[in-house]
Parts: sequence; structure tokens; C-alpha cells
Amino acid sequence: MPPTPFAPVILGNEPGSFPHSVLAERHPAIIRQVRDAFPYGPGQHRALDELLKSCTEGTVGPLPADAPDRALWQRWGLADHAGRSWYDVPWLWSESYFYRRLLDAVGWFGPGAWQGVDPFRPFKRAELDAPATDEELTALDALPGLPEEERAHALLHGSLWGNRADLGFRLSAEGAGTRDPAPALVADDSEALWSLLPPGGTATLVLVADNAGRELVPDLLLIAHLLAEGRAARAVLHVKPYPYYVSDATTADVVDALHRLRAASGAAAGYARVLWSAMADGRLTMRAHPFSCAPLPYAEMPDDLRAEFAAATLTVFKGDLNYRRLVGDRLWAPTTPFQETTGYFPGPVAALRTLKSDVITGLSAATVAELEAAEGRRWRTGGTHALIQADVT
Ligand SMILES: O=P(O)(O)OC[C@H]1O[C@](O)(CO)[C@@H](O)[C@@H]1O
Repeated sequence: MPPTPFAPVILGNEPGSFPHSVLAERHPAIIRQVRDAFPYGPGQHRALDELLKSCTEGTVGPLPADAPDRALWQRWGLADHAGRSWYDVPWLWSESYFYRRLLDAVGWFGPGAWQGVDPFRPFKRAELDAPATDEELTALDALPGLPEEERAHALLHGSLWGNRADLGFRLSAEGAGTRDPAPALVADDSEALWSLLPPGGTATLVLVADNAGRELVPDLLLIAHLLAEGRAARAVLHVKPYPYYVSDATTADVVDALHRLRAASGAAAGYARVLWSAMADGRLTMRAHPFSCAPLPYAEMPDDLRAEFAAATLTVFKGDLNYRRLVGDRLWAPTTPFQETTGYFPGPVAALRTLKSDVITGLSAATVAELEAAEGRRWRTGGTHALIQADVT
């Protein structure tokens, strides 16, 4: 076996760093926004106050004694991290635990009247209902006349750039895009990806979703195209079992997105019909595995999930957080081959991601030099660059 490459795990304890700003500024802002969005009672306000104090100045505390997932979290690192500063434990862990505690504070896990009320729903709904979503759905009407390969390319890129909450259907150069051209991809293994999904094949595609709203809609459109054109015989959409990282997609968000598509006119409604019937006959299924919200890299996934990914023709991970979990939330040298960091993965795997955190692998030295000369470190976190990477060996 080749030696496992090493890179330091990212922590949030360096003032001035991006991870530190997420813990020190973004998390308090999220608490403020959630508090403003709901008519919570005194108990919830008190719990939010306590969380705010704990996550900014305090230490990681235990889960409530009756939490249904207490044993799971103990195994996922709570036993080791309890009592330590939120800044000194792995950043991925700290962020995940923040969302878990936020749900406790607002009563998501119940019992009680607030059980199952998603504290991020107003933000997700607003995005789905925005006029920009209408524009993006209308843009689909340009697709039906195009050759299949061009439609597949446009929808793959729509799903990729949807991670920036921007469908941006970028048709090939001669296509009818009205937006500014997308910045060049920093890595593009799309040929390898397509090689596993030929038209008329028998592929099983697993798509590990990221955000709801304007990312999930183009993800669903891509799945609809793959099923309709026989590039996938079956698709499995992995969503989160509970609200997470503000906008991550849950089952309820998929239902909302499908309703949004079904209510649209033109080509969008046609895609909705494909999806609706694929769900009815079992060609499209959903999974909400507990590990989807785990504070751990996928290298530590449980056996049942490993078996599921092993059986797929291709697993596609969407978005920044899933990328961090796929390759490991570490400060890799950017030229570390992607395939070296995903060597543990049990089947062919691809990532569609816009760059929103420091983690990066698989770039050429020339690309890194170019990005750094132009932008310093900003290209890593600004969400203006994207990649399609694949390990299909
Ligand atoms: O929605 P995405 O693409 O997973 O991005 C979520 C991102 O939010 C951050 O955690 C910051 O909160 C990123 O670094 C992270 O990976």
C-alpha cells in the first residue's frame, strides 16, 4: 500500500484565519438570525443565550442526558472533546456540534410543540421563492433543442455552480448564456465522470446533496436528465437527517424543491414529471443517513454506508463541506493528488464544488501559482472558483 499522505487537521484557533472567523463571527450571527426569524419563547431564548456564550467563550459541553443520539456523538468525538475550547478541537467537529446544539436550543428534537420545526426554513424558502429562481427555471427552456451532450454538460455545470447558489446554466461557447462567463474551473475531470455514465447504460448514481433551494433544484434537474436519457438507470439522493450548516438539504427541502419545479411552466415542469414518476417507481430514492451529519471525514464512515457507496457506479459529492469530509479537513499541499486523498473510498467518486474553504487537492503547480499571483489566498474561500474532480480507478 502507498504511504498515507499527511497534512495537519484544520483547527479554528488561529485569529485572523477563515475558520476562526466562522466560529467567532458567523456562528453568533447565525444565532441572531434564527432568533429573529421565529417567535421563540423564553426557554428557547435562554438556551440560545447559553449556546452563544458557550461557543464563543466557553468549552464544549455534553448533550442532554435524553438526547437520542448521545451515544453516537460520544463515539463521534464528544467523549474526547468535552471540556475543551470550541476553538481547539477540529474545526469540522466544532462547526457540526454547533449546529447540533442549535437544534437542541430551539427544540427540534422535542418533545414539545417545536419538535421538527426547521430553524433555517424561512431562509431556504425565501431562496426557493426568489424571482431569480424563476429566471433560472425559465432558462431551461433553451435546452430541449440542443444535442444530448450539450444538455448534459449544461446541467452538470448548473449543478456545480448551483453550489454558489447560482444555477447559471452555462451552455457551451456557442450557447445562449446571458450571464458573465464562469471563471475557469481549477480542475476538470468531467470526461472521466461522463465515462461512467454513458447513455443507455445501467449505472447507479449516488448523489450526496449539499444545499437546499437554488443548489438542490439544479441537482434534481441533473438527476432528471440522467434518468431520462438512460445515463443512470437508478439514482439515490443522500440528504441530511436534520437541519445542518443553515442551508443543507433535508427530505422536506427535496419535497419543497419538487413542488417548486412542478408548479413551474415549460421545460422545468417536464423535469418535475420525470422526477415524480422516478420516485414513484423506485428509480429515484432518498437516504437520510445519520453519518451525513457526522463531524467526521468520510474515511471514518460506517460499514453500511461503505457498502452502499461500493455498490454504486459513481458517487458524486456536492459542495464545499462534503469535499472537506471526502478528502479530509486538512491543509493539504494543493498539488496533492485528489486520488491520493480518496484512495480509501470504496468505489468511483467525484466532487462538484465551488471553493469556500482552505481545503484543496489535485491542482497543478501552474494553476496554484496563477491563482496565488492573482488573488493571494482568497481564491480558496471566495466561492468564485470551482472544480470537478474524479477518482474512477
Ligand atoms: O454549502 P457548502 O458548499 O457545503 O459550504 C459550506 C461552507 O460553510 C463553511 O463551513 C463556513 O461556514 C465552509 O467552509 C463550508 O465548507
